[in-house]
Amino acid sequence: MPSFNILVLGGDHIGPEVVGEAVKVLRAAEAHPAVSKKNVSFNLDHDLLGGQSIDAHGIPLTPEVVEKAKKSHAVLFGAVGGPKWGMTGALRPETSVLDLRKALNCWANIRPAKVPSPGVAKCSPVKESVVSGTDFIVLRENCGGVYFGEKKETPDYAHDVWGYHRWEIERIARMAAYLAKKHGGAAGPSKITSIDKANVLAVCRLWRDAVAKVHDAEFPEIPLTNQLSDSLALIMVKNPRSLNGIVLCDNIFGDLFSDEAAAIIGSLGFSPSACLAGIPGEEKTTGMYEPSHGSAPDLAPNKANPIATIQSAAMMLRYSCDLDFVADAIDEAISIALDDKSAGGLEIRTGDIGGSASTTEMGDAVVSALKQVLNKIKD
Ligand SMILES: NC(=O)c1ccc[n+]([C@@H]2O[C@H](COP(=O)([O-])OP(=O)(O)OC[C@H]3O[C@@H](n4cnc5c(N)ncnc54)[C@H](O)[C@@H]3O)[C@@H](O)[C@H]2O)c1
Ligand SMILES: CC(C)[C@H](C(=O)O)[C@@H](O)C(=O)O
Ligand SMILES: [Mg+2]
Repeated sequence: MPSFNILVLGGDHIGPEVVGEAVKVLRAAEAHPAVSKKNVSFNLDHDLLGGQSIDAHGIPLTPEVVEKAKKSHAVLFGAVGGPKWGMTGALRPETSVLDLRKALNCWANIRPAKVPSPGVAKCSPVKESVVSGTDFIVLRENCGGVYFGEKKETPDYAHDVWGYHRWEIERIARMAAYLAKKHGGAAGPSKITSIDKANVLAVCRLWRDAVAKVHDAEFPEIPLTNQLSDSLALIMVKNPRSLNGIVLCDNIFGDLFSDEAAAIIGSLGFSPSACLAGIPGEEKTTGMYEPSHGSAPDLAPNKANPIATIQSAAMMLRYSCDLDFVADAIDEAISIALDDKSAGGLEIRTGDIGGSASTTEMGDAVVSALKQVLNKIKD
């Protein structure tokens, strides 16, 4: 009987709200006969992270949460941070995210950029004709680079060392190759665009060299191009479709370009992510699944878009639970929930994409569409 232990960490502000909707969708899937007849069950354990953990335990991430996470099949996480705790003091909610990624050795962060339903392409700030058909993945190195380099902080001088070992770059390049093959499907592997600032930074010259060597030796059939980070910022807005495939980034570039990609597809509320410790199928360690967005403390309660977190839960089913058919059903349900009524959709949209639906109404719409989708499954 496939039973999955999932640690649910809502976090702060909109975190628990959006995670609550993802849990609602998981529970609806679990209860549906198409899934329950396969005896799938999710054992959910809830705990605190970030500001909530500071308030309860005095630290943003407790050793107990780390231990629970390591023993789980997956962690479903919302977002942390907010003005109550600040982001410059010694105790910062945000360190919990980095420390948990590191503790789980989740070195690959997969952040897809795709409009989740044809009806919402018009919600993008970019012209619909430019954004339609955009389908790339920002693959972000997640446990190294400037985030984790040696740090010095004094009142008048500070630095964060941006360093990489060749092996750290090689393993993320291999993940890019894995994703390029998956993304391209029967048509053959999609291209990889590797991002650096090799014209200025030594760390980026190593990045470019390590990616090229592992490419030439192990997957020369996959098209690979290098793109400087500044011109990538331009291309992503002007012609995002031209990036379709895998956009391979180090940690800081991946942080920046995943937010830019989210804006282009219409909202941070459409940008899910999976943080993995190995190539899916080859290694089974705890994955961490989280929207790319933050805790959005500027939003009133029940106004956030939960789609990115629901999509992250679908990625969890795909990568940590081998439940691709349920993940596919959730993705289709999201598309139906968002799509125009004239196209057969439910046309439920939150404020970030020009609608007025609440977080819970958006989640309810996905649940209702999911039932329709799962009802169609025979066998
Ligand atoms: N993974 C994380 O926990 C994470 C990620 C990013 C930022 N943060 C933290 O979140 C706090 C706020 O940061 P920020 O404002 O720079 O980034 P943010 O991602 O929280 O918000 C940026 C903008 O996008 C909007 N937004 C974000 N998610 C949304 C959603 N699901 N639905 C609708 N609108 C959404 C917000 O209202 C805001 O206008 C900070 O403390 C930051 O450190 C945490
Ligand atoms: C909160 C912060 C530590 C985090 C990051 O920079 O990785 C966030 O911005 C993200 O993109 O997940
Ligand atoms: Mg970010």
